[in-house]
Amino acid sequence: MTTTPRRAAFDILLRIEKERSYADILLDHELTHGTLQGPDRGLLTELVYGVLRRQGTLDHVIDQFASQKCSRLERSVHLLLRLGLYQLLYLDRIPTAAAVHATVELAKTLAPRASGFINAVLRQADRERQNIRFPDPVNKPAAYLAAAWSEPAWLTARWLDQLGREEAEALARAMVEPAPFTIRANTLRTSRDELQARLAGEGITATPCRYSPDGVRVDTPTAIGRLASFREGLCTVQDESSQLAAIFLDPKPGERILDLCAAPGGKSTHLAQRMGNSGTILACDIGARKLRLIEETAHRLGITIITTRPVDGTKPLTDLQGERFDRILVDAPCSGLGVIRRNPEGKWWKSPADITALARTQRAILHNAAEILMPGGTLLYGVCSTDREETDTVIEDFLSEQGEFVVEDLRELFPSHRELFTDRGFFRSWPHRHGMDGFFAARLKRLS
Ligand SMILES: C[S@@+](CC[C@H](N)C(=O)[O-])C[C@H]1O[C@@H](n2cnc3c(N)ncnc32)[C@H](O)[C@@H]1O
Repeated sequence: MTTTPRRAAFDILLRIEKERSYADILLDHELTHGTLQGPDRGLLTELVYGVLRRQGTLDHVIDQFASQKCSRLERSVHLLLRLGLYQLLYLDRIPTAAAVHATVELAKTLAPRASGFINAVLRQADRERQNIRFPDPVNKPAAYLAAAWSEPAWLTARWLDQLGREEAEALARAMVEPAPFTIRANTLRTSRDELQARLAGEGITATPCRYSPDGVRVDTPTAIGRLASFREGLCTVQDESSQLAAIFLDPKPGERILDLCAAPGGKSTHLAQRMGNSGTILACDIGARKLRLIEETAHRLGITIITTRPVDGTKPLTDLQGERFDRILVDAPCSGLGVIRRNPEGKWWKSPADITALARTQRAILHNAAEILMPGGTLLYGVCSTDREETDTVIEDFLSEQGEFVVEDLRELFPSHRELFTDRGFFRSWPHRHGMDGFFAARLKRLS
């Protein structure tokens, strides 16, 4: 059946609301199996991600101009208003009249009784766009950031606490922008320079990453899976911050490595690369079905030293007790608050209680991993979150209970990357400071 980009965006946004489905999976399905062609495909992606990113601000504006608050609107009416307003306020290339007309036409099918109301709210928002009011930035900074930069207010309150007013706003601004698209050269098969040249031959402009020696930022929008260089295993997709986990764990050829939360395998395969495909990596994950993804990527990249095993890292690792590891990576399950540019729906689903529950899981996994690390061995704990409760606090609690572990100060080990490290020697990247996803890693050494 044929569709339009706005109708397809509405259907996807509705499923995200109703079923908590992921935007990237739904979009991928629509773009692969649907009928949209040419620029309509780009518009669909823009509408879905744009509305999810700006949802907080859009709702703030709706509350100001509609006779009913968002919380009282029917879901379909609410989504149509978000879609229409997003085009009005953020898509310069769509004329106002077209944005209003297309939304009202869609409403005639999806919410016929409300089409007049939607028309009125959109027209008023357009007339009053210069007069949109926001909470006072000085007296109500968390509410201001939440409304102006579309984040949940509990999250902006945490950012303010951690970063102060000015930086919290810089972070909030960065978090509503699209994330860069970064890939990793498979150094078992090519070098970063050769990969860049190869990409250029495929019409793709790319720039070397600043901090990861294996990273390349792709500047030309592209479906990477269709490129011959990707299919030939010359590269894989991975944000620069994630690439730095393997760099900072720094495994050596011949070593025995455990990656305890490994799926879909971005870091396991990078570790294998850094080891020259020599040694062994045991890649575990609680999601047994996801282990296949690690195996598929390893196969595409020509990696042979990874074996996979389903493991729940929160349970005592009795199966692994006999096997001591030289290095362990704990890339723990987390809130993902560092990657909300990529998965903007996630920020609307999380709560402070979720973070506390995740921190409990993170602690349990870390303690279990510590038991099976060789004396003198190295452990890297990482999360794609910058929130203190999942990062410093987990590590400080761990250190207070595990006397035989010490922090290895990353500032001393990687002085050229100094600006990425905290004054405890941990790695913490920020989108607004470093252009990368928000990520945290602490490197620990077992003394005895
Ligand atoms: C941040 S992701 C790991 C990403 C992976 N390291 C990579 O670079 O591709 C966290 C992983 O932890 C896994 N996980 C969640 N709870 C777990 C548990 N109790 N034990 C082991 N793995 C778990 C999830 O299935 C998820 O794949």
